[in-house]
Amino acid sequence: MERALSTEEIKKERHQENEKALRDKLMSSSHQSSMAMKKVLTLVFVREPGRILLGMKKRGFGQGRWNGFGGKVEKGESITDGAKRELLEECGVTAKSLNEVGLINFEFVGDPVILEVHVFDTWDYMNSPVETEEMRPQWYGEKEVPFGEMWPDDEYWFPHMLNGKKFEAYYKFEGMDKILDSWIKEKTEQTS
Ligand SMILES: Nc1ncnc2c1[nH]c(=O)n2[C@H]1C[C@H](O)[C@@H](COP(=O)(O)OP(=O)(O)OP(=O)(O)O)O1
Repeated sequence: MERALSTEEIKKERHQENEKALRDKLMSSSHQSSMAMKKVLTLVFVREPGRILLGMKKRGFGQGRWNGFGGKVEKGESITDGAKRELLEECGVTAKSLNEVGLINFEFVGDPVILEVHVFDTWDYMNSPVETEEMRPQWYGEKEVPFGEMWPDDEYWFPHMLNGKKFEAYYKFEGMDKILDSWIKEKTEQTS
């Protein structure tokens, strides 16, 4: 008979899955590196007064971490259209409008490709969030954001976003958990 996994074993499995996803990403991005040194991605947060929608990533890059909704921008697609598409695909929500919140560049040791992540929020949306094969959505109070189960950079730039301040930031990672270098600067404009 199969034995239930302990919390430690589940964490270890998730860590191994994440390391594998990173290895796959490094392999595929270095393959493309002669053509493009930047990969453009989106990240969208649905907001309501006092709370924010996060999604538990169920597979692939960032598996086992709470995050916003987003992914790669496709060829011929604008960044905002890509952001709206990923939000709809990953949790069934349609953003009527998006606010630009931040721009983050991520570098990973051993990978020549920089991930350029465009961060948005929306207060103006249709449909209730639903679970999909990629994400399990859940509302969190702005003071209960689970930073211990998120990308380690999030705790540094979330406060800017939650306070309605635009920002630009840079994080250099070794593996999935260690930040070697970083900077963040707030821009003067408000997000909405
Ligand atoms: N460090 C960090 N903090 C916060 N958010 C992120 C990171 N690194 C990241 O990549 N992200 C965000 C940016 C994107 O929203 C996702 C990653 O997108 P990904 O799942 O690789 O893209 P998809 O196009 O959905 O992938 P597939 O569906 O093709 O597997 O995480």
